[in-house]
Amino acid sequence: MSQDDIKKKVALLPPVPEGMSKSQWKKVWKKQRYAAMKDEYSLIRKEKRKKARENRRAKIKEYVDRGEEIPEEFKRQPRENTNQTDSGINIILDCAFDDLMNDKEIVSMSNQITRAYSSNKRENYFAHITVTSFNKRLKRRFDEDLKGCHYEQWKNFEFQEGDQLIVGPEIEKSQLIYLTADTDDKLDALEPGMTYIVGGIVDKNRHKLLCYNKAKELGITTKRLPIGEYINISGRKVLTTTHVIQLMLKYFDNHDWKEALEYVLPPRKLDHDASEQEENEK
Ligand SMILES: C[S@@+](CC[C@H](N)C(=O)[O-])C[C@H]1O[C@@H](n2cnc3c(N)ncnc32)[C@H](O)[C@@H]1O
Repeated sequence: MSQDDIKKKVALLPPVPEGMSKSQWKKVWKKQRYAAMKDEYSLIRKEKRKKARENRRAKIKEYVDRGEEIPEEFKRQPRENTNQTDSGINIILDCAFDDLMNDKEIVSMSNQITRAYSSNKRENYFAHITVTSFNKRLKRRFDEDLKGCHYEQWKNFEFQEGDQLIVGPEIEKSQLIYLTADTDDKLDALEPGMTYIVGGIVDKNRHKLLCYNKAKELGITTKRLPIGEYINISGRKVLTTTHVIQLMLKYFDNHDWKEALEYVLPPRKLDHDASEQEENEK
C-alpha cells in the first residue's frame, strides 16, 4: 500500500458513536487508527531509510569511480567518540511534565532523549546527564517500545524516577540554573561544576512560563540562552530540548555560542534573510 493510499484510508472518519462528540471521536479514532497502521508506517519508514542508504552508496560510488575525494556530507560520523573530554557540567533533563504531553509528543520526547544520548557520546565534550521524574509514560515508552536501546546501561546518562529538584537536597541551589526562554536574564557562559536544568517537554509552547514558574517556586536561578545576540532566527527563540543539550556540548569546543548555534540549528531556523534585511534597515 502506498503512502497516499494509507492517507486516503485513514482520512475517512467513521460515523460518530452515540454519546460522543465529534472532536472526542476524532481523538479516539486517531489513536485507534495509529495503533492499526503502526506496522505499515514502520514498513514505509524502513523502505525510505533503505532508499536513502542506497542513494548515498550510489553517490559515493560515483565519486570513487571518478577518483575524486568523497565530500564531507557523505561521510558518516563515528557513533562513538573515543577521544572525548569531560565538560565538567551536569545537565538535568527535567521530565516532570509527562501529563502535559499527548502520545505523539511523548514519542517525540523519547526520540529527543535518544538523540541527546547519541550527541553526548559523539561530541568532543560530554556532560553528566540525568533524566529526572522518569516515572510515567516516557518510562513506559522506553521500557516497552524502545527496550532494545538498554537505556539503563547508557554511559554518562542516568535515569531517576524522582524529581531530584524537589526531593534531592544534594545539589546546592547556587549551583543550579534552570534554562528557559521565558526570562530576560542571559546566560553568558557555561561553567564546569554547575548543573543546568533543561525542561523535557514537547509542547509547541502551549505551556508558556511552565519551567520558569517551576524554577521560581523552587528558588532556582533562571537564564535564557544568548540566541538573538549571535544569530537571527526564524520564528520563536524556544528551542527543542535536544537542540539545547547539543548546543551546550558544542559550546565547549571553542566557547563560542555563534559557532555552536550555527552547527546545531537546522538551516531553516537560521534566518539569513532577516540578517540582510536588518543590515539594510540600519
Ligand atoms: C521545547 S522547550 C519547552 C518550552 C516550555 N513551554 C517551557 O516552559 O520551557 C524545552 C526546554 O528547552 C530549554 N530552552 C528552549 N529554548 C530556550 C532558550 N531560548 N533559552 C533557554 N532555554 C531554552 C528550556 O529548558 C525548555 O524547557
